[in-house]
Amino acid sequence: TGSTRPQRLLRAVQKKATQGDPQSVIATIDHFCRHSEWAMNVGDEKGSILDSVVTELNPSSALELGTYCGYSTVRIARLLPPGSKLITLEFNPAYAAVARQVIAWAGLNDKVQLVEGPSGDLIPQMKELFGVQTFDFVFLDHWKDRYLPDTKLLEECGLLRKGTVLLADNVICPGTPEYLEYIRNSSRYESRYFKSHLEYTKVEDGLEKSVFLG
Ligand SMILES: Nc1ncnc2c1ncn2CCOCCNC(=O)c1cc(-c2ccc(F)cc2)cc(O)c1O
Ligand SMILES: [Mg+2]
Repeated sequence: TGSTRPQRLLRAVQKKATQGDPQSVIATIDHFCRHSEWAMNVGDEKGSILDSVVTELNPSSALELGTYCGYSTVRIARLLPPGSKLITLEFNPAYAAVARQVIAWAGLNDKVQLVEGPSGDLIPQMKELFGVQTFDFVFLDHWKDRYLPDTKLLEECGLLRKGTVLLADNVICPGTPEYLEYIRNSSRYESRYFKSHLEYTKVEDGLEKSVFLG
């Protein structure tokens, strides 16, 4: 029973990145994915767009759907102001175990709450379990066919407010056609597409930024 790719990614972080230094954790993962093994992190190119959206918004409460190894969790949490909180949901326990250690290595435990389970079950429990009122920012990066149902669920559970920003990864590759169709044609959202590339490749991909109008 050999190691898994997430475990090898974590070993690279613990070997090469400086503890408590999120930037070195990000750089180590990007180097590993470019030069050793591709992995489905948002990556450096789309990651820079993510950074600019988060920096501009300066969110107090943020939600990430799909943690994987915690790369985008670290990218987001490192930019959050003191006292703010990022809740990240991961379905796969093996991914969650690696992500917890990546987040800890970056020194971001006090800003991040990683919750294991399917987003469809956890979203309706956000208010009662985590004392969340509404989210300022949501990063969608989980199963692509869950983007639309989970967005509708966030609306129905009153977790979005006027001005909440949704940022969706992979709207071209692997693609989220139903989500794009809905969000671009809904009068309740103002959307914009940021053209980029699939992480660590030349394949087209992009991020869709949508502001909830209430
Ligand atoms: N309901 C839930 N609640 C919580 N967590 C959940 C959940 N459901 C799943 N999870 C966690 C697992 O989700 C991972 C989803 N991400 C991807 O699948 C993904 C794939 C590619 C990719 C792969 C191969 C190619 F050739 C080209 C592109 C690139 C990306 O950037 C990706 O993000
Ligand atoms: Mg992705």
